[in-house]
Parts: sequence; C-alpha cells; structure tokens
Amino acid sequence: MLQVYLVRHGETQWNAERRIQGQSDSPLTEKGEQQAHQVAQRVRNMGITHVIASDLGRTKRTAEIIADACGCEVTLDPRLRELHMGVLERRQLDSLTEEEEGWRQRLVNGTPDGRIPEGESMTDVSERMHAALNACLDLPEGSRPLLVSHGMALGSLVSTILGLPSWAERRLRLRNCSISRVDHQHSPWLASGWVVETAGDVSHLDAPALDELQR
Ligand SMILES: O=C(O)[C@@H](CO)OP(=O)(O)O
Repeated sequence: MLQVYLVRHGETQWNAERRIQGQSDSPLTEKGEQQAHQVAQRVRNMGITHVIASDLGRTKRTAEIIADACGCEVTLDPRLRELHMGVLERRQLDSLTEEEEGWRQRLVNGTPDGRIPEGESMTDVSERMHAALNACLDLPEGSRPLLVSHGMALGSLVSTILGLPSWAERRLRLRNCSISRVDHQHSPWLASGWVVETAGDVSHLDAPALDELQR
C-alpha cells in the first residue's frame, strides 16, 4: 500500500502578517524554519524515499530541511503550488474592500467556479493536486513519498479524497508544518483508491503557528 505524507510549509513572513500569498512568495520566519526542523525530526526515520515540493520558495526551503534529514533530494512539481489568488495576492487580509472580500468569500464558500479576478478556481487547484498525487503511483514499488505544499491546495486535495467539495478545505485545519497522510489501497471490501489516514497532525510542533486565515 502506497503511503504519501503531505506537509504544509513552515510559517512565512506573510502568514504572520496575514498577507495573501497564493503563488506570490515570502520567506519562512525563524519560527517557520524551526517548524521545518521539527517535521524533519519527526519523519527522518519513517523511510521517506522522495521529497516532492511545490516550486515556490517557502515550500522549497521547508522541503530542503526535510530532505536533508531523510537523506533524499528535493524534486519540484509546480502542480503542488498554492491556489492562484489573482489580483488579491500580496494584500493584507484586513485591508480588503467590501467588493474584494466578496470575491474571496465566494471562492471559499463554494460558488461554482468562483475565483478571484485573474486567479484560479478551487476546482482548478484540486484537479492539479490530484494529478500530482496520482503521479506518486508511478514511483518504484516500496517508495514512500512526502509532498510539501500549501494550505488551500492540500485542503482541497484531502477534502475531495473524502468525497467533499474542494471548498470544504475551509473546514480542515492544516496549520503550518502539519502532517497529513493519504494511502492508496486496493480492497475488495473497503473503498479502493485514496483514503485519508491522518489530517493536520501538529503533535511534533512545540508551538503551532496560528494559520493566518484562521485567527
Ligand atoms: O497563500 C496563502 O496565503 C495561504 C492561504 O492559505 O497559503 P500558504 O501559506 O499555505 O501558502
């Protein structure tokens, strides 16, 4: 049975400032670096064979710290990027106008194909996340990959595996450097395909950062 670990990157400067990142980027804070080391300690003896990360700086840095501890290389996969948040990227959440907040709400509350102008829909992000996850099925027998990605991207993946709409990600708390795990099972009795083993585990972190959108 293929087991795939899913890790959200460490806290960034803009997470701490409640600034929307999407496919824009900001560096890990000191706390974010510390969280990445704590995940690395947690997974270093778990037999991870591949560390695959979104190509944004915050995920790359988190992945490097984890890969270093696991003795593997980082591979980049742009399909693991965060949802593109269009014209609202780089903006501070509390500075949004009523109209802008409306775009964001329509997106997170599941208006079909809702998107921020110039951004992606939740369906777009969950489709590319599933493609990246399914690519793990082509790895050699016995592989145990760990993917480093983002809050909404991972949330939409886990939600849709559960059979929920992609915007159910708002109901999942995937904090910075949380670990989730999904397994691919073949079973004549249970559901075949991807199943969720764990979501949002932060027991390895001494001080979980508060998610910027959940404070
Ligand atoms: O892009 C962002 O601002 C947040 C949204 O949840 O995602 P992440 O910090 O996981 O990249």
